[in-house]
Amino acid sequence: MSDSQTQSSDQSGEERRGFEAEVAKLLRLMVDSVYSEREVFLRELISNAADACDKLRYEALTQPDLTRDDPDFAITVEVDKDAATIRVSDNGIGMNRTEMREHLGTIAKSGTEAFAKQLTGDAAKDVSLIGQFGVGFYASFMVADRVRVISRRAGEQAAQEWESDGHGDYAIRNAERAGRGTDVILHLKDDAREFLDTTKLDDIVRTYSGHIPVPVTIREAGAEDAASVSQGTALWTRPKGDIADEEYTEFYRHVGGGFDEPAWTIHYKAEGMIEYTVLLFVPSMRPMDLFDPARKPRVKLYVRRVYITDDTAELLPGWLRFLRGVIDSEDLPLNISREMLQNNPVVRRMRKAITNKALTELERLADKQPETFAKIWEQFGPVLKEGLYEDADRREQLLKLARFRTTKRDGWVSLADYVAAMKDKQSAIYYVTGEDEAAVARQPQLEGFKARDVEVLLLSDPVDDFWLQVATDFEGKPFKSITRGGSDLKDLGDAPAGDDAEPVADDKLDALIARLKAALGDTVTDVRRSDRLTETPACLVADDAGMDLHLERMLKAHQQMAQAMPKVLEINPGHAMVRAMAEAAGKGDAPILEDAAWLLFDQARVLEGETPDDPAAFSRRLSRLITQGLA
Ligand SMILES: Nc1ncnc2c1ncn2[C@@H]1O[C@H](COP(=O)(O)OP(=O)(O)OP(=O)(O)O)[C@@H](O)[C@H]1O
Repeated sequence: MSDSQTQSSDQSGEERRGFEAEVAKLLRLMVDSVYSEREVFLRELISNAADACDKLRYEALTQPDLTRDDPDFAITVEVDKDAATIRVSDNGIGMNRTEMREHLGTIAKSGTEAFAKQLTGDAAKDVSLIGQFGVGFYASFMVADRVRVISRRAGEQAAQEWESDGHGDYAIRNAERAGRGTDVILHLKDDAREFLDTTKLDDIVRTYSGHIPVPVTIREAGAEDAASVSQGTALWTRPKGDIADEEYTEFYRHVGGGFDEPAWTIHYKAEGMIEYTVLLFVPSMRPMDLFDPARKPRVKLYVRRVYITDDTAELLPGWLRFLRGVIDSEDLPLNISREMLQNNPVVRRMRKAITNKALTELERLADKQPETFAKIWEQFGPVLKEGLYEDADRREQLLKLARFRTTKRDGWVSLADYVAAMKDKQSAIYYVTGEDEAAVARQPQLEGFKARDVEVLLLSDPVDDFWLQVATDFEGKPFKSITRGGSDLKDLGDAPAGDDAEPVADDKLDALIARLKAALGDTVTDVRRSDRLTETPACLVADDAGMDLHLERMLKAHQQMAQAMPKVLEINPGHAMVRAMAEAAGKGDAPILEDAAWLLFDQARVLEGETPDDPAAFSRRLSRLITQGLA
């Protein structure tokens, strides 16, 4: 909390507090912004009002007294042209003093926090971020130079008023309110008087908030009649054919907190033993919390139109957590507590059925609209691939859905496509993993595969190393890392030589290998001839039984492994350096050969993105060889 708080002891109970630093930063942007779509302030306020109604509806399930005097939820937007104010009122859960401090002076939601962190201070750039993140309640300050919030928590008698001009601090004082709920009163800036026009407000509400599950009316202060803008019919209860794309988009933004267009919508009603309606969206952009360690799905659970919770880890697996939307059950008891979800057999069956449905819908999409599916895969493939690791029952289905970058084709390639294009004698699905696409594509171990026109999957998501530990094959074709074990490349034909010269003869190569083994000792488990290389003199590979190189690097980086295991050094008999070394080895015990052996090994490490084990020795050897070469 801020240290700028002052508290008065008089009847007003007034306290002043400074905004949290991040909020202050955000507010400066709001106050000065020239954001062209500032009308979104109304969407944010109505969205908050609807959430407040949903929350109270849930609390009233166990405490019916909370809503007995005023059972029908409603949101009203009232315009006062003389005072130049807009008042957004709801009879939802309301806020007490503590909640006001917590929610209206700090940053409540992670998206807004991420937004505040990205602010650069360059107004033009920052303003363009508003649309991407949404800033909730604080959006009010785009159109108002003074904002008041009068609120009374359901079940409590005291009301209080929060007030701020958006500069530095806010005040909270005692107030009166006839019943529970919240009024947000915006004193409009001079340049925002256009929003006093009820027709315009009507338009905005229809565009952005027509399908929240609470009715909204608009009226002028003092006027008798009020225009009802939305009936509060929950969108998901309407037949699919009657819903326009824009309506889905608008609802997605309310329910999912995103500001993009949904990339794909799944809307259906399950009937039979258990009944429920599902309206799920695949976002087109990655939600901010996608890679949070908690990996929580953020779908909203309703029971017969009553909002229950968005803590829905029970309803969807973590690897579908990118989905946003609503699941509305007809069978669950209304008083189901969040804890009870955990062991509920209906919930378990819903989870299974909804997961299956989501997968079959994605399969259908991949088949019928491959481009749309590719965009989804681009964003959420790394999350879906977690399912390959976690969900053995759906592994096969997910493998069919998975798409990969490869050495031979642009765009995304399915395993079925890969297998169809395999070489005659090729028996395995080859892959290589690494930190990022560029690092993967420059692995020297790829050379022999490229030279023989053998396709290799290029994998660069951290999850790849893990699912490959458990997924052994696709349709009987084993997955095989090109940086582990023997390469079997000989079976797939000869590679064109790296240059015109003949490769080193076998006996000479054997002599060199013996020298290298002697020089490198326990640092390597073996030295052998490579089929994998055409341009690089040497590379490292893991033993058949060993851990794949990239996985080992990752585990080491995360302190899961103290020390790297020794590797096999493979050398390229067609490379000039190896030829020269074989010549030197043939001429007897040239001391230079010891230096060259270590440099060959250190080069291979560098190509793996590692540093030489002993940089000082590396530098001495390199200097000696360069000096000799130049002499
Ligand atoms: N009308 C309201 N009634 C009750 N509480 C409210 C109301 N408006 C805002 N709040 C409280 O203030 C908090 C902050 O609101 P804000 O709009 O900044 O973020 P948010 O609503 O949490 O995020 P989002 O807008 O994505 O739902 C809310 O979480 C809620 O607790």
